[in-house]
Amino acid sequence: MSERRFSEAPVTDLMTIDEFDAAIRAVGAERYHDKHPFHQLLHGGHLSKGQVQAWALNRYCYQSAVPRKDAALISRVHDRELRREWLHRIHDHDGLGDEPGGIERWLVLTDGLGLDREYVTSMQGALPATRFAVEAYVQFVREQPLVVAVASSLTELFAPKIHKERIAGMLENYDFIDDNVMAYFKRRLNQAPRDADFALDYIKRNAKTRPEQDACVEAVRFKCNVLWVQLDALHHAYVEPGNIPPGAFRPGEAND
Ligand SMILES: O=C(O)c1cc(C(=O)O)c2c(n1)C(=O)C(=O)c1cc(C(=O)O)[nH]c1-2
Repeated sequence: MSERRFSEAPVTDLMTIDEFDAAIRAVGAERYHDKHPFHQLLHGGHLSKGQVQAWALNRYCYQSAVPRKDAALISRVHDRELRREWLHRIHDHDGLGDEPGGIERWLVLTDGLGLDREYVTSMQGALPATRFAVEAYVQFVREQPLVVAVASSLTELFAPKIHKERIAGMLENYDFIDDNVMAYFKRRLNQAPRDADFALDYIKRNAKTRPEQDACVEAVRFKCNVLWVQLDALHHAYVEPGNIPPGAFRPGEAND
């Protein structure tokens, strides 16, 4: 009789809540974008102002896609309580009443870096890979089962650590960065944990089969890839080998 190996265990075995939690966190430990060399350069003060500008204007594409993906998610939800809970994510980014919101705070950051707002919001100078990556995230949330779509936001579990590193590192290392331009990240320090805790609790309650649990873990991997590939593209264009695609932002030149 052949011995059965662990890898052949039936995939229908449900993970315990603790195992499921650990599997999600293991993805971050392995591949969250805090490990990307571009972030180490950014936070360590090793980039020129032009390279930081390139990062900020590309990252604007992500900022502007996030409320669209949250709206896509809400459009699929039949549960009123979940819609109510998810809605504040859109307000966090787009603002509500007197609260200007995260996208406005991002534009304060790009203003502080000396970038023209119209140029930033036009996204014309963004790298093609950035545009493809952020749209892949919106599409993923539109198409995947709801619990898997919720799981894809869970990279936010790992975000406060990188935000703290970024605030401290950029304030210390760049004379063109001050508290005012870092306001976006300071605000996220409270917002991200609340959102991530809610989403984690939701998937624990709603991923009821092993394939659903596995798909949730895979969604966090997918999302790490969405984040990672944006930094790969920045590194390739603006650090090494410095291959800036046609039409993309060129530091130091008039870019409109
Ligand atoms: O600076 C970062 O490293 C970082 C990462 C992430 C993330 O992990 O997706 C988000 C943010 N920031 C962020 O500011 C943000 O608003 C946000 C929303 C989401 C999401 O998936 O809904 N991720 C992130």
